[in-house]
Amino acid sequence: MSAAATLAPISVATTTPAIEVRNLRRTFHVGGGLLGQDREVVAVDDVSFALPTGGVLGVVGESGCGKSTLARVILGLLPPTAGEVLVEGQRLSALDRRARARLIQPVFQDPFSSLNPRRRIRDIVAMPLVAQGDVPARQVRDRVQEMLARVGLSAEQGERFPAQLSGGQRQRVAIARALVLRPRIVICDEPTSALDVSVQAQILNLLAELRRELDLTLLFISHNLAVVEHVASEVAVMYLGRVVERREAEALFREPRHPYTKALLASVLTPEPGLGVPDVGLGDTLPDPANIPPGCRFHPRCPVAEPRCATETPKSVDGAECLLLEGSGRP
Ligand SMILES: Nc1ncnc2c1ncn2[C@@H]1O[C@H](COP(=O)(O)OP(=O)(O)OP(=O)(O)O)[C@@H](O)[C@H]1O
Repeated sequence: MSAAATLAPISVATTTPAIEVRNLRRTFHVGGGLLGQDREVVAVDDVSFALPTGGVLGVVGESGCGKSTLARVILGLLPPTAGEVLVEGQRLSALDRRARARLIQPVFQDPFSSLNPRRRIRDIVAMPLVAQGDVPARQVRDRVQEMLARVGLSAEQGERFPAQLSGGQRQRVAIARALVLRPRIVICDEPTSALDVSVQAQILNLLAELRRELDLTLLFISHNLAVVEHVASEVAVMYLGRVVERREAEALFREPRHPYTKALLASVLTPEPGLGVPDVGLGDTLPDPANIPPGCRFHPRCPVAEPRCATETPKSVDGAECLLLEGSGRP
């Protein structure tokens, strides 16, 4: 991943954050509990942050910690159970679908399943423009050609169908479609995870270039910390629905504060090839999100937990939620 471009944070021209989430919570009701009763899965639990314009927030954590749910709520694809999302200072819930699409767009993991196999590439890229309902056909054609060129695809490739392109080319199509409305914010949910390793760096470089050229703000979800280290200006570490550490990327990777972040970073040093998800070296899998431990939710797996961690709820100290940081400053 060393070939991937670095996204240096750019200066912030405005004080209104590109994305602000306030006390966001999203739960799901699922069956299958003891005696078949309803269980409440807490996927996102009281998450708040503000991402400045031009920033790149990397969101990391084990599978099931709530990354995709957070992305879907910020995109307006799922309503929050509580809390709110502001995009460039406007309440997401007050914007209609077309206005949202002009501000914020997704790039998902698997371009094959997100591209309609029966449509030509140029029509797929045109869709968001056409859905606006008021863009003249000539402008649609020109903008599609411009976007295809910008992501490195030819006009001839625009005439093809998704199955006639490689995985990397399909992800370029997904990026062109996300950018054709010139949104200010792009939410990338594991945008390189379905790609061959050799292609991943090309797509990361492309996203880095486009972010600089178009002054985009990115929320970048990945289980791959090496990817996040290259792209993010800030990192949020999620554990069982909560952001347990959020700090400037360089500082977090150099000196992680939360014991969970330390475990995640240590897992990068002992990768399991082909597994696709980090083994965080904590022995067992993520606890049940329908039965979140009391006190610090990480305490049952924490290598440095003390008895009080089972009962007291940690507050954030310098960007990390750990009771042991509240006293000494070091866990
Ligand atoms: N539609 C749903 N119905 C019920 N539970 C859900 C739903 N979507 C997500 N969940 C649950 O919410 C929790 C968070 O899931 P989410 O997909 O957001 O995590 P994630 O960190 O993105 O995981 P992954 O990296 O595997 O995609 C999980 O326990 C998941 O099973």
